Amino acid sequence: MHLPKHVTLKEVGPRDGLQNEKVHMATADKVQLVDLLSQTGLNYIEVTSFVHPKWIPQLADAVEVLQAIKREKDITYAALIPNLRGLERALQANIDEASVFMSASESHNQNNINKTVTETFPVLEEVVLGAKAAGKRVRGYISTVIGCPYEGYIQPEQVLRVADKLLEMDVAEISLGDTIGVGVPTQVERLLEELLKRYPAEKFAMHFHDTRGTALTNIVKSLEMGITKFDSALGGLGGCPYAKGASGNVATEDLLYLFDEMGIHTGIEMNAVLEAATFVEKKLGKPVASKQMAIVRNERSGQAL
Ligand SMILES: CC(C)(COP(=O)([O-])OP(=O)([O-])OC[C@H]1O[C@@H](n2cnc3c(N)ncnc32)[C@H](O)[C@@H]1OP(=O)([O-])[O-])[C@@H](O)C(=O)NCCC(=O)NCCSC(=O)C[C@@](C)(O)CC(=O)[O-]
Repeated sequence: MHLPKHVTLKEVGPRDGLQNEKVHMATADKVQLVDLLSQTGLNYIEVTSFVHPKWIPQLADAVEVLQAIKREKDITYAALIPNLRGLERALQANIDEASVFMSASESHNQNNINKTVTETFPVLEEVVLGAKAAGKRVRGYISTVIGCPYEGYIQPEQVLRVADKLLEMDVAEISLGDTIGVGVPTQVERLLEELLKRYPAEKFAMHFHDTRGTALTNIVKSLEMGITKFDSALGGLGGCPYAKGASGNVATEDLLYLFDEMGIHTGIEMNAVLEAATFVEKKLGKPVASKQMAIVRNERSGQAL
């Protein structure tokens, strides 16, 4: 198997991880969480989102969080942005990078951002242009790249249609989201074969939810196909409130274990990530889903696995 020497993990826990949490986390705790993550060796943290607070109340304090975190110079602090109103708030909070987002499937797009796929393109284009004019890098997300909670399986051609438009807007990269975690390696292969016919692997990151326990196998398949950027959330937190059945992202610490053991460099310290995940567990008042944290809890309680 040909493997890269180095991969990049993009931490989405403070945004994707928290957006679906019922327990409200205090602003100061969110700030502390991002500060802990800044000490792990990660060089990319998606801190929050500037969507409508009515839709995602947990992240209503986006400006306050971004203004209070201690920024480290080699880390990109990013946020999710749906439209120009969101961009205005994000620029006020001095984000480093703007992430625009939409879905490959009509019904998830409509449920998530209240627009058809076609209506969404000009809205995102305005955000991309505005962010670039302000000197910000822009990332694009495509959700439901393998399955949609409303429409079932999604064909690679539907994803390609959206990827073409986002890349025409000149986003720096696209994160491909298996939003409801239905994908398996053969589907990942079909999707990537289609996209990589037209674009280089550097243009893509993979964003797997682990609903059915297939995220790590999908990541190994993506690695084999030349992808070197992966989104993950500490603790395995996460989910989209507008995608019924979507559970957490692949856990940063589980992914880290995989890469460490495979000898693939990430620059991230396992113990520091576990410290941040322990902090989240305390603040949410419940165990997180990751395998690595289950091991930590067992060790702390003196039980062998
Ligand atoms: C996109 C909208 C805003 C459209 O919502 P809308 O209601 O259609 O917005 P609108 O443009 O019609 O405006 C209505 C009102 O909202 C205000 N407004 C409008 N925009 C904003 C804003 N940004 N911030 C604050 N206020 C805003 C706007 O100013 C106006 O105020 P009024 O004039 O009535 O007083 C809404 O649908 C929304 O916020 N959706 C977000 C849903 C969401 O966050 N979903 C989860 C993230 S996506 C995800 O998790 C998937 C991903 C990325 O992780 C990858 C994967 O796993 O696949």
